[in-house]
Amino acid sequence: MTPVIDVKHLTKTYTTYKRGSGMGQTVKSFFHREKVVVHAVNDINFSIGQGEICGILGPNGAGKSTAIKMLCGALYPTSGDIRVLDCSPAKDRRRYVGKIGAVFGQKSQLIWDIPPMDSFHMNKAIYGIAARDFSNRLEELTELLDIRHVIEKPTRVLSLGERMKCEFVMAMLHQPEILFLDEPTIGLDVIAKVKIREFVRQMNRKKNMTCILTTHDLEDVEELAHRVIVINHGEKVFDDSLRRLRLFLGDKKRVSFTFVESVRDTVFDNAHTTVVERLSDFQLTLEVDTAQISISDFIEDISRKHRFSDISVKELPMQQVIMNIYENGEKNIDSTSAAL
Ligand SMILES: Nc1ncnc2c1ncn2[C@@H]1O[C@H](COP(=O)(O)OP(=O)(O)OP(=O)(O)O)[C@@H](O)[C@H]1O
Repeated sequence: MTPVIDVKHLTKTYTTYKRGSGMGQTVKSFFHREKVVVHAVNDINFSIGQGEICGILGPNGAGKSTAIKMLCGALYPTSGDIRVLDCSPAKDRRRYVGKIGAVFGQKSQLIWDIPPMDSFHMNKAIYGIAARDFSNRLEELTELLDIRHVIEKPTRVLSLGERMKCEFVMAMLHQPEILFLDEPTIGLDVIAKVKIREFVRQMNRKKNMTCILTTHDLEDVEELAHRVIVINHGEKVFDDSLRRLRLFLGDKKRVSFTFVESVRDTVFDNAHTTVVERLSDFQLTLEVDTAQISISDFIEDISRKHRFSDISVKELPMQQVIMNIYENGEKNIDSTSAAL
């Protein structure tokens, strides 16, 4: 796959100065200021192919927003090189902005006091979108996101979900080849999240649009991303498929049972099974190491000993996988992902 994004030794260091509080400290800071250096992104390398959806994950302060801002061209790197669609984002801004779209959950591109429709017209003029293309795309996007009825109302009266959907239209009208999403579903209810994820999936499928997504919502990643890059303390600590990210903790599944009789005194823990949750004397969830026992053998074994009325089998929650990665530190992960 030809890379559309190629990042080499990307580094961003912020330098700020400490200022104490109070009059004395303020006056003192005129003469002497203590320098604070933050290595927000530290020597990161990756490339992303056309049509890929890549999730960037990491704990608070890991450097995700800094990385995405550099990829969008909003921030200059301290060192390293970024090539996106044959452009240097920060240097070739004019050429570059027509090729990309961006939705930042915490920052609006819409103008607060006018309806989104007027902001859309503003983008039509900025990007020089032909009238027919504009109306066709607007029709398609508003239909997909189900927001025809809201685009004429002033932005300030829209709900968060409605506004975010309008942000997507704003970012997509000029048909970008790459879409950058920074926390696009933050604060949204489940229905709006589902709609937005479906929209991104469709744009990716229909238009082969590449998408880079930072999020704290692991469901966004599970639902959308083909690939995951995990950043911690500014460094890349994992870069592979979601499946491999799961394998990091071993090939495990969670099986929840509702038993017909009480299993309060039954011991389920053994070499391949651990009890992870007991909701009642009848309901519990077991974690099964499927590298040691197949899921069908496991269920057969349980059903021979206990009668149950309900069962569900799920993948290991992503939250747990990610927490494990953050806690283990980079060296551990590097060796594990190499071994997978
Ligand atoms: N303009 C700035 N000046 C100084 N330090 C900054 C600036 N912007 C970010 N930082 C610092 O850089 C580090 C990385 O911040 P960044 O916002 O990229 O993290 P993040 O992974 O997006 O975090 P979050 O998930 O909390 O949004 C943090 O320690 C942050 O305090």
